Amino acid sequence: MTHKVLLLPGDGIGPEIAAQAARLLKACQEAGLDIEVDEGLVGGSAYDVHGEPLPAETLEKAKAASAILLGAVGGPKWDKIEDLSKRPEKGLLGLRKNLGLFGNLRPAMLYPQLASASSLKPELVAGLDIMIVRELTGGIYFGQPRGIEVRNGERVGFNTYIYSESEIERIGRVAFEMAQKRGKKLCSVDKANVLEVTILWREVMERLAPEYPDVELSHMYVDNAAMQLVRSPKQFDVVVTGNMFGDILSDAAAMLTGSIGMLPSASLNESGQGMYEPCHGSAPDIAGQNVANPLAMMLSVAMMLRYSLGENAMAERIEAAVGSVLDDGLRTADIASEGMQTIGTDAMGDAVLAAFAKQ
Ligand SMILES: NC(=O)c1ccc[n+]([C@@H]2O[C@H](COP(=O)([O-])OP(=O)(O)OC[C@H]3O[C@@H](n4cnc5c(N)ncnc54)[C@H](O)[C@@H]3O)[C@@H](O)[C@H]2O)c1
Ligand SMILES: CC(C)[C@H](C(=O)O)[C@@H](O)C(=O)O
Ligand SMILES: [Mg+2]
Repeated sequence: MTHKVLLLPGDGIGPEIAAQAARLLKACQEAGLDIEVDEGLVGGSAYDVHGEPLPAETLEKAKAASAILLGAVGGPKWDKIEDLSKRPEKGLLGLRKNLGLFGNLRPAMLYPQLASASSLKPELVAGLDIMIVRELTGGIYFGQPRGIEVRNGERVGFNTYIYSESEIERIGRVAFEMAQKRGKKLCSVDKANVLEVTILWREVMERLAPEYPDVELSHMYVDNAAMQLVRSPKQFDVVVTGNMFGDILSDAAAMLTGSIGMLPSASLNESGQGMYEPCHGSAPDIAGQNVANPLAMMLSVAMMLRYSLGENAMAERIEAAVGSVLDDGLRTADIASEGMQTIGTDAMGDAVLAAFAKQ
């Protein structure tokens, strides 16, 4: 069966890293992968053309695809758009919500070659392999009511942090199952000392635990989790948390691996359809300079092969190609270190493709 893959480059460095992913997809096709690749507009680049960050045409294509690969959206050019619903980020959020992509997997894995690129001491991060499971279609990102309005003569801004038991249960199951396949430890991160919504979160996680007797469940408050992630990150195996805490903790975890430019992600719905994207954003500060690290994007292709297309062997081939490029001492600026060769986005793409061909 031919799988449909939709590539959405987006904004900023999005098109630069998506170009490397497109070349990698082509190499996969040449190696026998049965896919059809289409492209679409999302984010600010879609707004510029259609006046919408998620045009109907893009959403239709996304619904029909087996998997979506997204670069990144957003940038200062669009930050002044007053109508929040037209901002680039809404394009991304709209895709997640419309496709029901509630299960966000954000692995923070350190390539041993990058131990010295991490801002932590090498011994703290050597062998690091954490999987953050972030709820992606609920919580404070989507809760109603929300808005900015005048109350008692001044403006107030408000959002609603809400989760239903069923939303907590389904992300909990993803996390418990993930822990079963990995180190069998699950840490649920909440703020149950203050917020009712996360008291319920904790209760539901506890209720699920007996169904997964081989998994050791623990709980941690989010402030402590942030501290523990930089104090002793290897204590974690799988971490499950809500939308906003997951957003923040996954950026922190990313840096442990040397650079946010290394971290891929998968966002899955109940039927296994997925969207794959780097955890980082559109990096406007370096856009257009051919210096962005394309590896998170290229590793997102590997995650797509594994989680949506069932092509584990080819996924491993990509990951091994990335490893071999790092072995060769090639680095983009964000992961550069002494004695290594600093190269640009395109050259990193070239190197991964050459290594992929040799695997
Ligand atoms: N998934 C997404 O599309 C996504 C995610 C996060 C932020 N954003 C958007 O991106 C824009 C910029 O946000 P930000 O600056 O807070 O976060 P960012 O992740 O874009 O950038 C943070 C820092 O990391 C660097 N960086 C990010 N990716 C890199 C890469 N591949 N290689 C080298 N360096 C890299 C940037 O240069 C910057 O210094 C905003 O509009 C934001 O809303 C989009
Ligand atoms: C751009 C933004 C909407 C998005 C989020 O907050 O989820 C990003 O930060 C991410 O981590 O994917
Ligand atoms: Mg984020």
